[in-house]
Amino acid sequence: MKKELIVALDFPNLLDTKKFLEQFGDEPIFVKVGMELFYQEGPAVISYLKEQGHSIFLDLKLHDIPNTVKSAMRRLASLGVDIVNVHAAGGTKMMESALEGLEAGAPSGKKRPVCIGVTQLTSTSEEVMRNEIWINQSLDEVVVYYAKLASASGLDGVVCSSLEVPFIHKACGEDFVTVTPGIRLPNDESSDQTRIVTPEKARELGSTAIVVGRSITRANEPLQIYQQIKALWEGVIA
Ligand SMILES: O=c1ccn([C@@H]2O[C@H](COP(=O)(O)O)[C@@H](O)[C@H]2O)c(=O)[nH]1
Repeated sequence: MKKELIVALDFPNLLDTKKFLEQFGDEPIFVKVGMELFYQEGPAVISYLKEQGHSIFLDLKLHDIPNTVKSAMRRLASLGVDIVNVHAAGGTKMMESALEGLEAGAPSGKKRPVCIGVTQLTSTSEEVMRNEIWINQSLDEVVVYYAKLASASGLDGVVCSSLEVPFIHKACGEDFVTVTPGIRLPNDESSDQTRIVTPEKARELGSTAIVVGRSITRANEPLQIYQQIKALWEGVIA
């Protein structure tokens, strides 16, 4: 997968999504559709975004028994999205079943979507992971462990923080996809994210793709901030 800047369309409905995208004119950007928008609009929002030429990461983070995940992935693959994901904590059998569903559901003659596993949410701190989720290892160790599990299950990559990317690429190879949310410009609020990184640091650390939501969607001038983040991410400006 090539380097991408993915914009999280965390909007309540299609109307707000359209208003936001209008600012980008004819430029088809790589977008992420999450639970809020998909649960409101369903597959119609995917059809609309595809018609407009956008590449799509459908971020539903599936986590269920293998049979249910396989059937759900079959449906999601038929939508023709580019990336889907599961929680790696669902285990090997669940991740393998996700891939089986994707292979079965991909439109004929088309490649299945890239499938990535969530390691630990970028909102999770080591303290919360140890004390609440009750995993008593370092965050880096846990993230690399889940990345290896995802790789052994045949997944194409993981969702993680850029902070963990060098360890993951060392363990799973440079081509293993690392999609990294938790991106902030220096003066941005971190909000609910705890493992945050600037776009230029994400580039230095080797992320395959960065995911940016509120820094762009809630900016006074979203297009201008998008272009600034893109230039920093691509190393065009320092
Ligand atoms: O570990 C994860 C997995 C997914 N996300 C999603 O990415 C965006 C980030 O939005 P910001 O506004 O830039 O914080 C959002 O849609 C999350 O659901 C994540 O942040 N961390």
